[in-house]
Order: sequence, then C-alpha cells, then structure tokens
Amino acid sequence: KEVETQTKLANVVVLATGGTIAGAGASAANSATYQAAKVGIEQLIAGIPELSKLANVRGEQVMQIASESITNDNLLQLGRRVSELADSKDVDGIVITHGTDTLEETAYFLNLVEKTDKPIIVVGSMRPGTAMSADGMLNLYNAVAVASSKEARGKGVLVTMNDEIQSGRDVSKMINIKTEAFKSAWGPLGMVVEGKSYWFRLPAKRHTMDSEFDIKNIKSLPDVEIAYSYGNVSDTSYKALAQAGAKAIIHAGTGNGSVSSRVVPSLQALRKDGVQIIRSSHVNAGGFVLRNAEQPDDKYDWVVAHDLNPQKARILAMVALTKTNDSKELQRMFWEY
Ligand SMILES: NC(=O)CC[C@H](N)C(=O)O
Repeated sequence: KEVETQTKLANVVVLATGGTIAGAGASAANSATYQAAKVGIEQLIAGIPELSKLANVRGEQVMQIASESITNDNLLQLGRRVSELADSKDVDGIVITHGTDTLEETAYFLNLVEKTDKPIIVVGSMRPGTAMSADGMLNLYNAVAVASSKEARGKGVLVTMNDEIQSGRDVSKMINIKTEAFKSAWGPLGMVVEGKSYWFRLPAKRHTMDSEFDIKNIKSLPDVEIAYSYGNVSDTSYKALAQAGAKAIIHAGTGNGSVSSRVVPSLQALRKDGVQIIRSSHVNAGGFVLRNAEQPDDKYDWVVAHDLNPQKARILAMVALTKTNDSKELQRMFWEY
C-alpha cells in the first residue's frame, strides 16, 4: 500500500534562481536586513520534509541571484530549462524559486513562451528563512502542492504567495514590507490550504499552449526600455533610450497612460524613426490604458499596453518583437495576452 501511494506521487522539479526565499540574515529579528540568494536548493528542500508527502521533489540550482539583477540572457536560460523539463515524460510539474522584485516579469515571460499544459509555479518569499515568521517554507510547500495537482494543468504560469494562487500574467508586487505583497487588480485565481488547491476563476488571456510564442524559437530578446513619467517630465530619457538602441520604449505613464505635452512631439519623432512607442500606466493598484482615449494612438501609430504595468509591457513587447515589428500586430498582441 505504501509503495502504491509512493508511485502515484507526481514528479516535481524545483528550479532555484535565488531571491529572499534563499536568503539569510544575521538574526531572527532581521526580516528586512539580510542577504538574498545565499541558501542552496538542496538545503531549502531538506528543510521541508513534508514535501515528500506531496510529490517526488528534486531541485536544480539554475542560478543564485537577487532578481533585480536578472538579465534577458538569464530569462532565456531559465525559459529553455523549463521547456526541456516540461517536454520530459518524467516531469509532472515545475516550480521556480525566485526573488520577488522581478518575479512578476519572469512569471509573465514563462506564461507567454512555454508550450506546455503542465503546471509551472513561480514562488518567492518576503522574509528570509532565518527570520521569525518566515514565509518561504509555506510558500514553497504550496507551490509544490499546486505543481503536483492535476487541476493546475492548462491554467498558465501561476504564483503561490501568501496562500493565494495568482495568475502569473496579472500578479504584481504591490508592497515590499508585508508578506501580503503580491496582488492582482483582478483577484487571485484560487487558494492553497493545507496542501490542497481551491479554484475560483480562470485566466481569460492567451497563454502557454494557446500562445503563438515559443521559447524554442527565440534566440535573443530585443532591447526594450521603460521611461517613467511624472510632473515636469522632459523628453531626455526617451531620447537617450532610443539613442542607445531601444527598439521599443514603454511609456510608464501617469493615469491612463497620459503623455506630457512637452514629450508628445519627441515620441512622434521617435516613432517616425522606427521606435515603437507603447503607452502603459504606472498607477499603483492597476493601470488601464485605452486606445485613442488619452492620445490619438491611431494617428501617431502608437500602441497601448492596456492593463499591463510597464515592466510586464516590456516583457510582452520583447517577446512580440521577436515575431513582428508591425504596430498593428503588436497592438493585437497587447489585447490578446
Ligand atoms: N523578497 C525578495 O525576494 C527580494 C530580494 C531581492 N531583492 C530579489 O528580488 O531577489
């Protein structure tokens, strides 16, 4: 009987990349002062013996970094390893441990480019394992629980933080000092309680199996940069980014992606020079940019990022530009993904 239940367990691979979930501080009182990316994946897995009841878990250290330092090459490396594992008959689910600063970017990237319906869960923590009330252990336990469940298949890349199951597309780090850090403007998809998932809604946007993008066909990612907007903003950063070779500039706009009258002529000129201009919003709880509402996008041949925040808009723009440089096609992709 024991052997029978053992063989029925799902095979889950944990790909470790660093972050606070692998962090260590000097004392248990250090919840905010510590070094990220210190503890290896074997030690993290060994610290949660309960994992062996959920799945056959093995770990792989893909990199060991704080996620603010992740590069496009790191993204591609991780994406390719996820894809190889997803293609393997011996793997039922994949968990990625990640720093929380850019976790939402990596989760969205994988959501766009991984051609699999196997569960892919990205997880981090807000406190290092050495701190009181560390959250990494339960977050990782929940990630493995979701990764090993059949119900998680085909739902796109997911994020398990603070007992919630979030869509990797929607979720964003909203506050950096609470364990309740990750939110989606449209709400979580479900909850994990004591290793069991409870689902309430499904992602409506194209992802994974239904995506036209495939990591196997992406050799490199183009340079897409973000320019932040605010009162008294000048066009200096936009021009400098274009000068440095950006193929697209994400306008991290105020409100509904509004553009200062001081900047509009420069963005028109940059577009004429071939740079794609993508209007997004840096409104904290979730921007919502509509085409031709704030600026005449049709006339200027600009693209709107709709509800994608600037950092997620950068991810989609990079992936989309590997396929097309047609602004109408880019806009279609921004509506569909
Ligand atoms: N909570 C965290 O994971 C932040 C640690 C670090 N800055 C990172 O993103 O990797």
